[in-house]
Amino acid sequence: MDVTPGIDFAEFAKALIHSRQHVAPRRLVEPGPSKVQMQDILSAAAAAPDHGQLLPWRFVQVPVDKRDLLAEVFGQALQDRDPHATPEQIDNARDKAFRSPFLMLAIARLVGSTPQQDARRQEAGELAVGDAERLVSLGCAIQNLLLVAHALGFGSGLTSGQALLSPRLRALFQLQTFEQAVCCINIGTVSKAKPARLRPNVAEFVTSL
Ligand SMILES: Cc1cc2nc3c(=O)[nH]c(=O)nc-3n(C[C@H](O)[C@H](O)[C@H](O)COP(=O)(O)O)c2cc1C
Repeated sequence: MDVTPGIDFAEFAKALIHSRQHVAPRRLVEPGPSKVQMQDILSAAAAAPDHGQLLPWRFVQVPVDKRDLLAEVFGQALQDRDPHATPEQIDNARDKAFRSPFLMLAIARLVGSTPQQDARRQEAGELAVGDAERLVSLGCAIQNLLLVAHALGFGSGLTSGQALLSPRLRALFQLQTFEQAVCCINIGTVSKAKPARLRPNVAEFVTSL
């Protein structure tokens, strides 16, 4: 790694990581990142750990002029799940497609493996990069994006929900059999900041053998 004199990387990294927080998409407003900034943000995903360099994920941007397609899927998916959904609930579901200046879907490219199958393939000498590893790689790619967006002064939020499982959404994004829509990534200018979340203590998630 190049180390630039005069920059304390550890302090910078800690400040960046600990100050990022989820921002609800309704609080993400214009301006969103410029094309150049967006390129910086997206490039960060490529720096994610990727065992075997399989690129087990991809992202599909939903530009503003295509949001109505996503809104239609969100609204229809709700009605599929709940035929009694009220017009207000349907409007609310549709509205989620329009909430942040930049929106894209994160898609994991999985193999449909269980830990047992991964173990068998590893025993057989195959490179077994199972679904757990693939999802970790996607998570790292997403976090990289979020941190660069944050460093550029933007807020971000991840959103999921049952609509991501809908066949309608799968069709819109042309998901292949072993692809899974994991979450939407929303980026924009923060209209209203919120207090920092209490983070867990290290002792809550680290033990020792
Ligand atoms: C895969 C994924 C999906 C998420 N989906 C939602 C969501 O649908 N709605 C929501 O409010 N937050 C969602 N979040 C954001 C979390 O709620 C948020 O990260 C958590 O509250 C911790 O806050 P922080 O990111 O500020 O640390 C999601 C996070 C992840 C990792």
